[in-house]
Amino acid sequence: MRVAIVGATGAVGHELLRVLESSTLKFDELQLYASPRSAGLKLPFAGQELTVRATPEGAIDADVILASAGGSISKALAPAWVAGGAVVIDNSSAFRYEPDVPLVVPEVNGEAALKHKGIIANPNCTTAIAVVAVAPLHRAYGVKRMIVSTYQATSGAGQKGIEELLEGTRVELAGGQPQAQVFAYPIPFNVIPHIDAFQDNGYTKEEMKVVWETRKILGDDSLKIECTAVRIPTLRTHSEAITLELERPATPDEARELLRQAPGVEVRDDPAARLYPMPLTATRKYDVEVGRIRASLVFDGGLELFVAGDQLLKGAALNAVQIAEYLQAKGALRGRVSG
Ligand SMILES: NC(=O)C1=CN([C@@H]2O[C@H](COP(=O)(O)OP(=O)(O)OC[C@H]3O[C@@H](n4cnc5c(N)ncnc54)[C@H](OP(=O)(O)O)[C@@H]3O)[C@@H](O)[C@H]2O)C=CC1
Ligand SMILES: N[C@@H](CC(=O)OP(=O)(O)O)C(=O)O
Repeated sequence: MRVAIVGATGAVGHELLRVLESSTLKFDELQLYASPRSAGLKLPFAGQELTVRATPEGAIDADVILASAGGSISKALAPAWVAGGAVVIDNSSAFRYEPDVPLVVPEVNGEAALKHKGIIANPNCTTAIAVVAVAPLHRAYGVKRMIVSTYQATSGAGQKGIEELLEGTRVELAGGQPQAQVFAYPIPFNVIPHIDAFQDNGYTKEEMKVVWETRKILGDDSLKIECTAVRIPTLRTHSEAITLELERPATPDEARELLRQAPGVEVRDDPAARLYPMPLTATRKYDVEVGRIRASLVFDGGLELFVAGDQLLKGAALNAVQIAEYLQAKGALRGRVSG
């Protein structure tokens, strides 16, 4: 059983290595790939050092490929990887909207992964974090409308996003003028309501991904959803304020109780004790923190909640590895562990 990471040197790739170290996925070999400029680099994994190779143009001799090198690489190379016999779990948005490509969050729709034809898409990070909290409420009470406002960390834009925040903050504190290359404006001490490209309807692509992908994962095209996606000057973990109109009314206590039983969720909700979700506490955590659960003042019987989830983990690396674990547990991976 051979696993490959394509994009091993990136923000998500780095987390894939860490998640695989403690994963239940059984494998004999881990291969690391990135761009030619990283070839020869050594990365630590489980007490060893693995050498990064330049990503080849064609097939990769692996059973599972965790692709994390961006949409254009996935689009160009994933068909060859599948033709070579690998199952591709793709972190990019390249295949998410193709009808025969499952879009999977294992706690929510793991069984969809079993229907793959070689490629399984990992959702957009903001969407993955939201659906972990919203899916149990949708099943129990039927979500009719969902309004999301996000507070997204700079690492959502990859390693370069992290560096732009750190370097810009140093420059600003030294009295200089921070530069913006990754983001539309300097990010230190700012918030920017612009993530990904603006669409004809005035929403950004990041905002529309939340609409398209939540519907696909929950299997409900009738869901009315809108989102405002905002970049904030934090390093990692995306937070979201979510308003839900429900078919059947729910009280905050009922929702809290339900979410306490939900996989992948940590209810962190005791305002009197100043307990609520935050990047400070949710970073490097596998569970998505959910709190500030209260009755909506706008939708009778509806709910208002706040979530914080490490988007490099549940929004990317962790979710991808969980999909592989799910497939292996179901006997749906070709590779066999030797010995
Ligand atoms: N950051 C996040 O929160 C999330 C990211 N994603 C998606 O995951 C993917 C990776 O994102 P992220 O880790 O943030 O990005 P980074 O920019 O941090 O990393 C990109 C990775 O891709 C590699 N790469 C770049 N060009 C090539 C090439 N020509 N051939 C092979 N490898 C190449 C880089 O290698 P090198 O170091 O050699 O340049 C690096 O390993 C993207 O599709 C992104 O949309 C999904 C969910 C969340
Ligand atoms: N949503 C990420 C960007 C990203 O990687 O998204 P996607 O995987 O949908 O391209 C952000 O915070 O910027």
